[in-house]
Amino acid sequence: MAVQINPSILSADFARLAEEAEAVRGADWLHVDVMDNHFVPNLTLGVPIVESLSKATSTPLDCHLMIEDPDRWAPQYVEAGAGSVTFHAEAAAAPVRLAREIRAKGARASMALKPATPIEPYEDLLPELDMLLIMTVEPGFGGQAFLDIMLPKIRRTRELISKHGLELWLQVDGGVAESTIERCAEAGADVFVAGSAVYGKDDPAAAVQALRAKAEDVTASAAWACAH
Ligand SMILES: O=C(CO)[C@H](O)[C@H](O)COP(=O)(O)O
Repeated sequence: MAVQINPSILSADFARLAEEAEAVRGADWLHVDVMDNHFVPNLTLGVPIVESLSKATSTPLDCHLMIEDPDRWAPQYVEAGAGSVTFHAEAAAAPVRLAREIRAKGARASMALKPATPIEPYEDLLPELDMLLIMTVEPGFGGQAFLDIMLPKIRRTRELISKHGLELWLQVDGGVAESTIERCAEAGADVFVAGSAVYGKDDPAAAVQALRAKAEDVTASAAWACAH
C-alpha cells in the first residue's frame, strides 16, 4: 500500500479552513479532529463545519471522532461528506454494528486506540474495518511529543494485519514529524497524520512532500512492506 500523508487541521487556522485545505494540495486526505470536551478535554468542531469543508475542498475528509457516543454521531459525519470516519474503541458501544453502518453509508470505517488500549482484544474485529488508528499521543491536543512506547503496538498490529491477509490501512496520529515518521513506517504504519509538522511550517505543501519522501524511503525496504 502506498504511503499516505494526512495533514491535521487541528493545527490550521480555523477561520480560514478552505484556504488551509488548499495549502496542503497533494495530501491524500485532510484529517479532521472532532473533539467534544467529554471524551477528550478539548472542543473543536462538529457536523456543520465538516459539511461545509467537504464542499469547499476536493481533498477527501478523514474524520477522527474523539467524542462520546460515536454510535449515534458517526453516521452523521458520513452524511456530511466524510470519506473516512474513525471512532474510538473506548467510546463505541457496538463497534461492529457501527463499522458496518459507516460502510453501508458509503464511507471507510476506522477504529482508533488510545495509547493504553491494546490491539489484541480487537483482533477478530479487524476484517470489519478499513483502517486502524494507533494514537501516538494521548488524544486531545496537537503539538505533543511522539510516544516511542507505541512502536511495539504498531508492530504487533502490522503482524496481525499480515497474519489475516487484510487490506487494512494502519494510521498513526500524534507527534508525527520528520524526526519520527521513519520509525512509524519501519514499525508498519502506512497512513500518517501530521498537524504541527505540516501547518507549523512556512510551506505546508512542501512539508507534506518531505514527510512522504521519508516514509517512502523506509517502506521501499521495510520487511513488512516487502512481505505484503
Ligand atoms: O488527534 C490529534 C490530537 O488528539 C491530532 O490529530 C494530532 O495531535 C496532530 O497533531 P500533531 O501532529 O501536532 O501531534
